[in-house]
Amino acid sequence: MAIDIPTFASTQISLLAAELQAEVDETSMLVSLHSPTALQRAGVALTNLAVLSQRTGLGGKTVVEVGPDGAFSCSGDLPEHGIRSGDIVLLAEQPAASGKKREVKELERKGVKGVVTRVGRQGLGVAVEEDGEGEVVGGDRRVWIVKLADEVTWKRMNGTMEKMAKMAEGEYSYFMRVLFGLTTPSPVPEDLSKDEEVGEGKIKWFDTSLNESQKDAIRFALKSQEIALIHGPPGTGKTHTLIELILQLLALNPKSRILVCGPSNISVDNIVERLSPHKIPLIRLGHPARLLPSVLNHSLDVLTRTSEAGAIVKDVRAEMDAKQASIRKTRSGKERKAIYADLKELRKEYRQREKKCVSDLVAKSKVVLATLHGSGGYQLRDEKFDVVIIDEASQALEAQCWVALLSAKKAICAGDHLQLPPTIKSLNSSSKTSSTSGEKKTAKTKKDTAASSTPPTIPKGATLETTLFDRLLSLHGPKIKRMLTTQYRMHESIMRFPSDELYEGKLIAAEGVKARLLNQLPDVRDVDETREPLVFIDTQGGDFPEKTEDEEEEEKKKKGVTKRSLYGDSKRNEGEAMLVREHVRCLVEDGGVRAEDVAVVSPYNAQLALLAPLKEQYPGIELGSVDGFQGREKEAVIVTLVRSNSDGEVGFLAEKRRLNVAMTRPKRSLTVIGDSETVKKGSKFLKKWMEFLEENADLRYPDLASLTAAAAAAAKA
Ligand SMILES: Nc1ncnc2c1ncn2[C@@H]1O[C@H](COP(=O)(O)OP(=O)(O)OP(=O)(O)O)[C@@H](O)[C@H]1O
Repeated sequence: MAIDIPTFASTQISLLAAELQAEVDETSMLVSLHSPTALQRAGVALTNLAVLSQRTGLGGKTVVEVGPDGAFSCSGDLPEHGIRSGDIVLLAEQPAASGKKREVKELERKGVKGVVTRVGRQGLGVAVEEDGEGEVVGGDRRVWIVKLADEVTWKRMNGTMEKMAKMAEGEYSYFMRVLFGLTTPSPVPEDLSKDEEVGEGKIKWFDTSLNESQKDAIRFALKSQEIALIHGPPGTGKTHTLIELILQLLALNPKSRILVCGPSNISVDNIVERLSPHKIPLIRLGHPARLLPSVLNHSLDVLTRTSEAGAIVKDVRAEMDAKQASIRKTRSGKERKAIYADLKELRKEYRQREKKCVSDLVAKSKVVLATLHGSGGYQLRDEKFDVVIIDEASQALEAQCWVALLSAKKAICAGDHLQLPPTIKSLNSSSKTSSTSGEKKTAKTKKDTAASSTPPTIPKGATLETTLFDRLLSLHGPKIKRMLTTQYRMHESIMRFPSDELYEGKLIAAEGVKARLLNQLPDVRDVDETREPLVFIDTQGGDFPEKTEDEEEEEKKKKGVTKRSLYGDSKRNEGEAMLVREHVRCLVEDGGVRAEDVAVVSPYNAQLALLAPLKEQYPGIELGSVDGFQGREKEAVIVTLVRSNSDGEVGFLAEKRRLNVAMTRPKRSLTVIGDSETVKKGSKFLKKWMEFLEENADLRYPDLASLTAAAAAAAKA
């Protein structure tokens, strides 16, 4: 159904506002209820830091480097934490770990906001906002950082939607009209193999190993006039295909200019890395400290330093760096103030010179790469592109896509709408059980958030979870899409169920992977656990019940132990955790599988918290939420489903796309641990999956008594 563009944009504005509010509320709740240490454990803070240095980054911003305070770390390494580059954080003097309630606003007054630009083992960098930079970074105070809601990204999306809401009809490009169903896409012939331009023999493939479905998708994307979707199920080589596509677009029309985007820095860097050996003029926008080292040579920042055009910027930068360095040397407030005033002037000058240099560099590049929201920066203002390519489009908010798409005449989006959409925190999200962060909240806070933050203008059923990919598919149907069908990751038995149930049975396991087992890896021994691609440990019978952390805290309280729980009503299952530990032991100790080749994945954070000690026991092993593991792969994956109750409550598991991600991460071995009785009651899909496992997996029925005895013996040993 066609959509009126202003209505679409204003709905998005309301949804985005609700989302931002939910994010702000979540941070406030966490910060006000928990100590800095507990927040660090929850992955939203990093404590006991010292300011190590500061320097000038791109845009003249000050980058503050922080690392562990010597008094708290012997190794000099940061502890386990959940801060990632790109996160918006508050850098502030660390409050005492008193029971006193803290308000985010109060913390904000005491600190300075910034973007994490680099995360290393021994420290990280934060590009701070100008206004308050003198406040925290001077002196030798102990500091901490706390994750905040991402208002920068939100502003870009909001700005784009406001622009679209105000556009007059005459301003809509043909491309926009197609994407909103105001007109139909120009037809593309079904079979392109004999086409004059892109048919067999006409295209000279750069990569001759491409499979037929990849070639077909490329021909289709080249021929489409306005929109093409490349549907890439797990491991089918989406990025591989996009690289060839970019090369072909340039071969077909050497004058074309292409913008390539993805929702995350890593998705973009992945493409830069694979594109750079082909020696085409390309540029990567984005803060260099956030980029992979291997792509730095293409980053705008490095080019502004090294290219000819960059020479004019250099001297101002040197002067700024010198000033920055002098701040730390002075203890006089007056002198510091004077230095900040000088810096402000220099920054202005720097920006002007940089702008000129940047626009020269961008103009020379055939391919420009940036994150979706990065494409909304000043560097690309007024730039137009013949084609905008979006990788991982099914994981991006639609408003985020439009930041890039407004400069396009044609779009090619790659993604898989049958894996998880972007994480949404506001209640308006369509599926009640879908977001990991939502999982952390109690029902009460969810309701509170909705009452205080959801503006009344959101039409029923509208949700940020509907991605551009989803919307275009339901608008124009499969004729705008091509699916990649050969997968290069999973053993055939692991692939079978997702292929049959989600991908119309069309997936084919590539010859090299279809029979790969753990026992064929170097140094791996042939034992039960390394011989089977698919294992199901069925905990049915009620011996392995789930619990919430709150319930366990309640029990402890009765015994006189009090502690506030961070995971609230997130579920965990001690019995399943025991089975996970035992399975990991068998894989690593008996089988000789490297711990770094093993991952334990669960939809429930409380379960992961319970299993965290495994990381010390088996360094290198990865524990992750299903949502966090999307896009990743491992030789062996253990999935612990957690739910086991007499009511058949499955919560989170009801989301097909989450299960799809969980079951498609392994290459050679998938072990599922769960209570088939409970899980079967959850949905038709879950019932089918359980039946499939019962029929096709190596089935095991654990015995709690002997398991407990074995665990006790292992602990003793
Ligand atoms: N035609 C091909 N021949 C051989 N190997 C291939 C081919 N296409 C892709 N691959 C391999 O498959 C793997 C997955 O490719 P790629 O990383 O491009 O996939 P993706 O679809 O982007 O990944 P994901 O499933 O994580 O989204 C890579 O190791 C790649 O080298």
